[in-house]
Amino acid sequence: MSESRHIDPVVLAMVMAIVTPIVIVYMHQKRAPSRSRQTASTGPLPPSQRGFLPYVGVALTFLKDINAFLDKKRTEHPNDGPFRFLVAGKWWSVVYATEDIKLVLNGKESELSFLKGFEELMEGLLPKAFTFVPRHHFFLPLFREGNMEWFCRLLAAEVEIQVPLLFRLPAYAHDTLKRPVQSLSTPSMHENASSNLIDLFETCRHVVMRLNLRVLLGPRILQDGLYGQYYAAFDTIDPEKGLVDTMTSLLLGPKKKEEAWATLREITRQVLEHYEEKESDARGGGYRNDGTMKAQGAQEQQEPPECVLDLLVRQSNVPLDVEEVAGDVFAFVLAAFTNTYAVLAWSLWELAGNPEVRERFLAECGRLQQQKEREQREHHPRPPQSRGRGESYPEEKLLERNNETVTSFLAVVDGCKVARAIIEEVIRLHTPGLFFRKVVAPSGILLSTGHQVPVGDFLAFSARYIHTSPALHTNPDRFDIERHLMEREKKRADLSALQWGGGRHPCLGARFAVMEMVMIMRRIYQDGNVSRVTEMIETHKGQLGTSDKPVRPVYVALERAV
Ligand code: HEM
Repeated sequence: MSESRHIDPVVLAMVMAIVTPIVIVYMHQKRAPSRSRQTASTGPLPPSQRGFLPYVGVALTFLKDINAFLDKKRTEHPNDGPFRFLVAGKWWSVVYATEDIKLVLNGKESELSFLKGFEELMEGLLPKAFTFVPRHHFFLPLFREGNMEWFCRLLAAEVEIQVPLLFRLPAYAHDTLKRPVQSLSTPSMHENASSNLIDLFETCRHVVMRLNLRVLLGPRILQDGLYGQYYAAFDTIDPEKGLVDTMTSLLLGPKKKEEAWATLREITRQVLEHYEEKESDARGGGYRNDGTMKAQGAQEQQEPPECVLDLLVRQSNVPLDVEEVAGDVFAFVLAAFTNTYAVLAWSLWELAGNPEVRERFLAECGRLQQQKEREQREHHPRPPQSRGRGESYPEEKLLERNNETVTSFLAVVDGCKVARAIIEEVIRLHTPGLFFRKVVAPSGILLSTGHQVPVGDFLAFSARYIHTSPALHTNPDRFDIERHLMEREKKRADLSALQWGGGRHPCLGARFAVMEMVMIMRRIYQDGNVSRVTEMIETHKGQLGTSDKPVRPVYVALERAV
């Protein structure tokens, strides 16, 4: 009897060891500000869920599949009312009413650029996950109107080199794409073969990465093996692998992450030094003792800048900080790459499966090509140089030739209405999941439902819900480019088109992204055709800010025109 009442001290210690930290964490977990700390206008909080685990809250189900979590929760609240939940010490409020979504997008009460968002998210779960601060204050201002034609020419020249290579690569050989461009110029495929099998998404991933790095850091990045190193390092810390994966790998391998950052920094340093030396020579002297550059020398700068970094160095009067530039490059690649390659791949997939859409796209390409040639003939009576298939196009020569013409490359790309509609429809169907901001107004935000979201909460809405809502789109599951060609439908559904975000933080690279994708699509169809080999795609839905990706490789055949 007495033995049964005895509590084993080891068991007691174990129980205490488990329970004590839980109680401590629970007592210290962040709570919503008390009513007394809110202003007079406060309404009730949205219905809240703290989850079973203190501090962790509902993190496990939320991060596992954000879309499934939202779908389930939405149905639990009447009339699509707002709800609130705890994820790793941070409170999130999700809204569905149109007025409230507009408040998130336009209102000054909530704020957050998406890069800062990553830092904030990680801070809750893994402090200092980004030891290397992503920024976007250097490069993105360069994306203003005056530079777009130049961007367009840079891209056009590189697309001329990259895309024809796709038709000559051996099947499945993605490692090949990591090689320097010179070695790729030698066809590795049998000349008589008429089609090349590729893993669509993986190939688009490489092509877009190559193009973006070329535009940012110049041709050297592709020529001396730096590309392979950059790509591998970026891959190690790419958050698009999914938040859970990223956090696990960061937790398990902080050393790996440090090494990856060091590689990115070192590559950026090499390229930056190259352009600083070039600029210093052009100005006839380099920096003064106070660090500022000497005035421009006798040697005038004739050549257009080779890349964004070159342009940046030319415009800067002080030496640039490697750490900051490397962070900016990372931020740019992250923003410019993860969605663009998926949207490009989905667009090619849709073109391959929709003959009617493909016909309209090809007709548009033909029309614009004729228009361009007509303008060229009028302004340059001599015949355009021949472009034999299989000929390799040295980039500099192409840029030279492009500069001769008066036709605006940008005007041609902007004229691609069908191609743009394909892209916008693809983004609608495979949209980035959740948009979020952080409430900064001290009094919080009063929602249309009368609920009050307190300062410090993440305020979010589901772009997927809007893009697939039957109230806003006729047959929302159907791929139909018509809805983007008809102004009427857009006007009817004021909030239906969030492909590029909206309000105070729209996508800054939308025009660049469209330009890049349209050029690649047109160039592929200039040399041949794409046909589906994989029949159906099993999709992994995009989570925070990323588009849908396939679960398994998706194969298509690139058929060369005969
Ligand atoms: C198909 C490709 C792309 C898609 C679908 C896309 C989509 C978006 C969306 C929806 C937002 C708003 C997110 C929000 O409100 O929370 C956004 C923001 C942003 N995008 Fe894109 N984007 C793409 C390509 C690019 C490219 C190529 C660049 C850079 C050249 C870029 C740079 C940015 C930046 C810097 C922001 C944040 C703006 C801010 O914080 O104020 N994006 N993008």
